[in-house]
Amino acid sequence: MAGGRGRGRGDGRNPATSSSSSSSRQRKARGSRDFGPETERSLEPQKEGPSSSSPSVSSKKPQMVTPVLPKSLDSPVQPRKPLNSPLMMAKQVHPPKSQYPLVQTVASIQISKPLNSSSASCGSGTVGSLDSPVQPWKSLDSPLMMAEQVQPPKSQDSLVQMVASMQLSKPLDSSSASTGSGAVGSDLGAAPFDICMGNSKGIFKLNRPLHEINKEKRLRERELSNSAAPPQRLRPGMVLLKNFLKLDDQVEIIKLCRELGVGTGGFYQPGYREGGKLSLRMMCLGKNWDPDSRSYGDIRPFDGAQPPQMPQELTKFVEEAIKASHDFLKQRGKGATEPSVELPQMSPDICIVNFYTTGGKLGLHQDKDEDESSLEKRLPVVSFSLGDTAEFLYGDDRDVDKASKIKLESGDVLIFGGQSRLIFHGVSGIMPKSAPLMVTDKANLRPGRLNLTFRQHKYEP
Ligand SMILES: O=C(O)CCC(=O)C(=O)O
Ligand SMILES: [Fe+2]
Repeated sequence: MAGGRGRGRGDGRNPATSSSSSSSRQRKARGSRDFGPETERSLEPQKEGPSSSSPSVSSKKPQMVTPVLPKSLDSPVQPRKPLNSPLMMAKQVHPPKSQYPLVQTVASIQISKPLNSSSASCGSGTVGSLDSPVQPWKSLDSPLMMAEQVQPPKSQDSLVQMVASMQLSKPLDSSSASTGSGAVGSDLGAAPFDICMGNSKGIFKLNRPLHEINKEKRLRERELSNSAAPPQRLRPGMVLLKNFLKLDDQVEIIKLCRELGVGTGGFYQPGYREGGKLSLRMMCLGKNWDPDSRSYGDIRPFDGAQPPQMPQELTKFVEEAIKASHDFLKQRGKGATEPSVELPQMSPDICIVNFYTTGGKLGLHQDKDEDESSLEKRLPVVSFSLGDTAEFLYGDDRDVDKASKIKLESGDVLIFGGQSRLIFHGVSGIMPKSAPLMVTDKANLRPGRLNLTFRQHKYEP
């Protein structure tokens, strides 16, 4: 794994603010798809919250306990759904002996609270699970920008308190009645997160008022007229293909991700053993990428699920995008670098699918956990944006102020390889209600943004 090769960033991390254990620190120093000092700082204890005085869980690992639960916690087990995998079912009840003592302990308590409210509005970025206040998104400067703070327990006693507060607190995710996630940390036992609202086939759609339909028509016209936007070479090895994915293709991709996302190995909200959580939902295809160890593997450590295979339909879109960027780079003429040198050809075998609700974001980081053979060849990352528009940052350092900003809209494909393969990049915010109506309407995508980043894990000549 790239992450283990000493490609440490050796920067930005302020040990004074860290609450991680030394082993965790070593892992992070090697970090690769490393979400930056924001993550680290975010693990500082918060003032608010039920166990704000508690030190890091990683400095004193809690043991497995079977606490006596308060009455309110004593409700029946709600297994993760769908329960099509006996393995998953078993893992729910007896989670694997993993590196997550906190997860194991929490899982052993069998959380069974309803995970979400019935509101249809999307408001991720909440810490919900531990009743700490919503962290408003401000900017990438915010120490809490990246991971949402969940206070680690001090001891077994405070762990019980923590679980109790999870039970009693506000819903984990206010975005939907059917939403939940099998997360590392606090929402084990939940139904998988559904990126689409209600019935994704649109069978139960309500009749909409005329003014809404007209607005949609206008927007649709604008969407179609926008589709002529030319590709851009943002820097060597970095190409933005504006509106590359046709609206129908976007709908197809969303539906495909939705299907995969509600099944085994589907969307979950990643977290760290220290308690921080990424403010997005994630699903991996082909291989699992584990945010905690920052490495790829065949199964997800927290529930033993195997990630879905990479669908051929998606591979096809990626190959078309690379071809389009080569065609575009060819126009630069004779003296220019050969397009396939500037942006090496790749055949994706892994993909990280992120769903950002409107409060979602992702700190500046580099993608460098892929196999050395792939990184050495600088095989590109190909990123699809669908749904709401993102403000995307990129630059040479993990420095928000120096980063360039672009908007990634639904249908855009961003490719960074060659000289740009290891750029720092991140998402500073999602623009609410910016998705093409046709896409949200046909796919029933919930408010937010779906992003797929394709990579080739291993280069085999
Ligand atoms: O959402 C995006 O545009 C970027 C995602 C990303 O950087 C990643 O998954 O590594
Ligand atoms: Fe990335």
